Amino acid sequence: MRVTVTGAAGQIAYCLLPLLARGDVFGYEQPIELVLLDIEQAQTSLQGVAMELEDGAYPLLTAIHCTSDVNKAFVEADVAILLGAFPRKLGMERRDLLVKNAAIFKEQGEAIRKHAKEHIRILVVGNPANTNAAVLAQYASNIDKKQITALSRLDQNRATSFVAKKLKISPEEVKNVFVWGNHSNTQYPDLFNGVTNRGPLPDWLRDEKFLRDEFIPVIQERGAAVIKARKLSSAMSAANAVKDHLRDWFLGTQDIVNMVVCSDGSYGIKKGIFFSFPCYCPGNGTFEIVPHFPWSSFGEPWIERTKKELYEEWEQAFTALFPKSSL
Ligand SMILES: NC(=O)C1=CN([C@@H]2O[C@H](COP(=O)(O)OP(=O)(O)OC[C@H]3O[C@@H](n4cnc5c(N)ncnc54)[C@H](O)[C@@H]3O)[C@@H](O)[C@H]2O)C=CC1
Ligand SMILES: O=C(O)CCC(=O)C(=O)O
Repeated sequence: MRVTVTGAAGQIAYCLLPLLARGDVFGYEQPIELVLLDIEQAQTSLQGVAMELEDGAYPLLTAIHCTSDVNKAFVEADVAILLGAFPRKLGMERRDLLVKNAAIFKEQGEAIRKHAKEHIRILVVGNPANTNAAVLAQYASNIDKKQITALSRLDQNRATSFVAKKLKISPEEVKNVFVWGNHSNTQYPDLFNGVTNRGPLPDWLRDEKFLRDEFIPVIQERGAAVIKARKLSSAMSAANAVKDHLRDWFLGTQDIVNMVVCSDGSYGIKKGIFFSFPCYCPGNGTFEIVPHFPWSSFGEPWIERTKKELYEEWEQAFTALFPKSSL
């Protein structure tokens, strides 16, 4: 299996690459070859990462290739994990970030269309993840949209862990806590469908004041809280969530898991918008959006807000990619 990782000299990659090499993601019987893409200025650092991977003497890791050439990176790729993105710099507006990254994901989408295997499976992590995935899908136009996903599993893991800690139980016992919409601070973390293997969540966890004042803002702002504390964004937990997302997508799970996927119109979300939905993964790189989880009247305005943000992001990216003068 040939796995391309972009942004491979970055901090999420540093936590993720050993998990891939050990077999934690694609299984302990699956040999993999890694193709590591980063920009030219990061090549020395990337060589160091490759040396450390070699020094791990991982039996499943058959080859490591480093490159800064996007057209070489995706040749014959079976899986692409897209971590590389332009970071938000001081003074940059959200829109500037969106436009900068739209250009990167356009280029990578085109390279995937030209060079990757047709059955490739793609996970977008670089922010703004939902809209980057939508841009990529436009340009990787020969790839079925159901082969392109983005990461919201970190948000689901954060919300699940929050509930487990409150109830003093293991996160494994908490199911169906979902995070809907955009991977941004408009996401809607939802406890109305949550259960434990002892039964429904207690009423106090669905109290509207508690949800509004504590649970929802803590989950929405968790990434910012980690940045404030570490002076760096989440990397260990992000790599762990990438592992969970890919393992479940490839090897299957009985749990209902959050994935950002292309809307087919489910839940009234416009077709083509990449939205975090609850998904069922039977295995082999397939998923189905699970259609029947209610939002409750409490959830509706939150969903409207995240949906509106995603529609606006798509408008902005689309306008930048296809300015009126070029149409
Ligand atoms: N969806 C999610 O849940 C999460 C998303 N993220 C996002 O993931 C991304 C990566 O995070 P980190 O590893 O912490 O960042 P980082 O800044 O440590 O690494 C990013 C790497 O990408 C590289 N890069 C930049 N442009 C590139 C291009 N065009 N092609 C290839 N590589 C390129 C950089 O040189 C750098 O080595 C960021 O956009 C971050 O905001 C982070 C945490 C969670
Ligand atoms: O919050 C950010 O801007 C970067 C990291 C991230 O997406 C997260 O921790 O959820």
